[in-house]
Amino acid sequence: MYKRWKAVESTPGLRVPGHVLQFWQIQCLYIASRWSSSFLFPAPSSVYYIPNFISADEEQFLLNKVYSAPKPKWTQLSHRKLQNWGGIPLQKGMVAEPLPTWLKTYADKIHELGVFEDRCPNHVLVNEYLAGQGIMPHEDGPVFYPTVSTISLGSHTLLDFYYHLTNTGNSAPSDSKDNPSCETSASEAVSSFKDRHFLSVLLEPRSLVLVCDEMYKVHLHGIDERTCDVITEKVANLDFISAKVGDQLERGTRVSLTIRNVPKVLKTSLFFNRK
Ligand SMILES: O=C(O)CCC(=O)C(=O)O
Ligand SMILES: [Fe+2]
Repeated sequence: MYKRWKAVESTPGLRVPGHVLQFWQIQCLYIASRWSSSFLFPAPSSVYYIPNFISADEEQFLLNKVYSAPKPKWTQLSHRKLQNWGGIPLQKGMVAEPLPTWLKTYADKIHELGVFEDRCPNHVLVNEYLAGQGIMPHEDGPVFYPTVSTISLGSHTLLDFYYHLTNTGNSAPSDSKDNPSCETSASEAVSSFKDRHFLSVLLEPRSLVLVCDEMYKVHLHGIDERTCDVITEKVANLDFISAKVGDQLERGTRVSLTIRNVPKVLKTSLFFNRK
């Protein structure tokens, strides 16, 4: 623990002691009181990782639900496919639809952790990644409340964090308002993401990861298009996973449930049509 603390502490711009401490705290709390109210914790400021947040039976149940959704529910992108539940989040807001019970149950469980404060998660994005697929570095942006919670199903992945071009070193964080589309700009792509990758979190199947506050607002995150992940010292949750530095983990098909809150909820179109 101490060695890793020192190793990551030297990374510029990162409040690492806090991160390591939070990983440690969450693990202790998790073991001590999985679902009791004492599991609530105040204003988190970075990343929390909770292994085995759901059981293997729950994982299979959720996978069955995802794959029994009607075909039109899927949107096929070039490097992954996805389902939107709860509405389509847009810059101007979201016309909210109720979450189905199988997702609402988990949105409520995450809400109980206290990370969304008084808000209820009202949107779930389901992503399916085949081995070798990923999502390029991006920020989720101001459409969402700045906490993202993700349950991983079926396979592990490595979630990678990158500095923006403007906050390599200790400079001020970049402003997501300048980049409302949340896509990385052309100039960012020119600078190697490899150079700006500062941290990864191994997301094991059945785990929950919470990306909060600064880690949400200041940095980019993404999943590399790889079929095999190598565990390195940059993996911040090494102390809480079964893999160790040097291990090579073959990816399988991973389904992620990204559970968020869209603060701006629009009145339904029915309402607008009323004279
Ligand atoms: O699949 C994941 O874990 C990450 C997905 C993600 O970053 C997103 O949909 O914005
Ligand atoms: Fe994202």
